Amino acid sequence: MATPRIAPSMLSSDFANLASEAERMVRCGADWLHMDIMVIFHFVPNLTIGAPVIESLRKHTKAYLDCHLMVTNPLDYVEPLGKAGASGFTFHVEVSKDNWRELVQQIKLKGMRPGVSLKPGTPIEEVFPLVEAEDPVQMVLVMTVEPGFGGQKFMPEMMDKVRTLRKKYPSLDIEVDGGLGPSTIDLAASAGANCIVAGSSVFGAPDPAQVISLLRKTLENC
Ligand SMILES: O=C(CO)[C@H](O)[C@H](O)COP(=O)(O)O
Repeated sequence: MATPRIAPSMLSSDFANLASEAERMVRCGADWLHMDIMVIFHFVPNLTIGAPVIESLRKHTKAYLDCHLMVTNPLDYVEPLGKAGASGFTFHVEVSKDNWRELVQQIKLKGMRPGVSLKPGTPIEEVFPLVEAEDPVQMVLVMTVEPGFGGQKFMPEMMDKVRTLRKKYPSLDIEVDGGLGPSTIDLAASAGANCIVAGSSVFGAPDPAQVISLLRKTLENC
């Protein structure tokens, strides 16, 4: 079974206190910190953070920084993010059809773990070649909302993609992102997801540690 991992999405944190928010999440039991890198009008209608913020945060935490690149030119971010101290680098298949082999190679060369993500409208078959390549991605991130904003409604129909992946690749890291929390974790866990990104359900809870623990227990019991 792939290792269960809970990754609070720092998109829902208080950005003015990012270092202490990261520390708080680690104390609450987070395995990874999910960092959403968005460039407005280049893939998503929102703007968040880039390599300078990752570099600053890295000075305050040893946590695994699980970076999700919502940009149209991920290759341009590999070197800066590698230098900044990113741990995982997940790019979108929709913008990497021509250069995913080079991307994976460069990500590894810079000491990061490569992952590929897909939007809700993208067929799951599009990531198969990247998982089956000689130099493969090590995680697939199935978006369960349209990328761009936290606090959206989970799309249960995306669980077919997760089921297909889990059946084909028993030990693959399969991450889900968008609308995950206590009311949707059962669907994700039973479909076979092992990495859970959760933003508003964790940061909006009176006791984030309790939510993280519940999410983890559900994964472990599946
Ligand atoms: O990638 C994202 C949006 O593009 C966020 O990580 C995601 O939506 C998490 O937020 P929430 O758990 O509140 O849905």
